[in-house]
Amino acid sequence: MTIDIRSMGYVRVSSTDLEQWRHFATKVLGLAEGRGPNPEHLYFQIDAVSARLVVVPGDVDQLACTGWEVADHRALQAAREHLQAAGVDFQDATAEELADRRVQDLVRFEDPWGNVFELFHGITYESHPVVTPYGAKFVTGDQGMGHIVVPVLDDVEALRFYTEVLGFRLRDSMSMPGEFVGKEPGSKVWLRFLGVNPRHHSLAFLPMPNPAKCVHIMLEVDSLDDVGRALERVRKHDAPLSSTLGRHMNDEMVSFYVRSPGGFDIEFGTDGMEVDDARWVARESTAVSYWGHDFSVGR
Ligand SMILES: Cc1ccc(O)c(O)c1CC[C@@H]1C(=O)CC[C@]2(C)C(=O)CC[C@@H]12
Ligand SMILES: [Fe+2]
Repeated sequence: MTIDIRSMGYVRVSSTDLEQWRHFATKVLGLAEGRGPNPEHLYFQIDAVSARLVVVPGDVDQLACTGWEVADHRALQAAREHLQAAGVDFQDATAEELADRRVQDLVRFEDPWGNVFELFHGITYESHPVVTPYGAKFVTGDQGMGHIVVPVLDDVEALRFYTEVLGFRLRDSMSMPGEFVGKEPGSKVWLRFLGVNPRHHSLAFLPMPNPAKCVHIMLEVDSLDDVGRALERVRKHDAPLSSTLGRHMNDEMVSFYVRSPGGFDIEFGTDGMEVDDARWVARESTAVSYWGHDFSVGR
């Protein structure tokens, strides 16, 4: 028995400059700006869900938390019992917190490295179809909002925590030289890719500290042309490109990476693989990508 997370539902970001985020989210990424209860917050839509990305004013530019969807109130109650049994402290939300996320109920907790997770049910959908600024259609539904890569400090404990406590399933692993994350030369560390639905990975972790509390968030569109158009907007607005276009080996996603005002990257991709848990077996990838993904452009 573990927690039955169905998808990544939302992301909240703390920002010292909301106008910069508004510009980046609408003009570069092409997200639709929506409305919400707090006039000081920015709410962005990529589909009928009322608020997938919420940016809130703060003293720092970093990820605030991610929201993970469970089926209903009974699944959330089961999650509370499971967290308690696993010795993970959690809090319930205030009415104001629920209203800002447009969810019926949630619990909040931290992983062992201070990454903030919220488990929720009952997010609201808008009755009108979303119209994004450049007409891109984002791939969501059963696959959720996209994926996130979070920083951890211990790849062994992270695999245990996310699979045994949170119920993520291992889909792929990739080793990296320890030097890359400041460990002894000759050692290796593991990047793990975990899923909860047909999206190849919804959560991955990199064993390296990160002041933005996030390595990247991936958003997927349904056509390569929309990735190409987004890349042109990155150039037009001089947004910092972190990696060139490429196709990943593990999920076969064609994507590029751009630095967001949050200090972490947004991976903007298309053509990601869907997997079936009944048939999928975890793999080990021997390369980041089949082609492209030159991260040296961002260093
Ligand atoms: C390897 C990989 C497979 C699928 C993905 O969606 C994906 O984002 C990645 C890349 C993960 C990772 C990263 O995000 C930060 C910079 C990293 C550590 C590299 O320099 C190589 C792999 C990269
Ligand atoms: Fe990614």
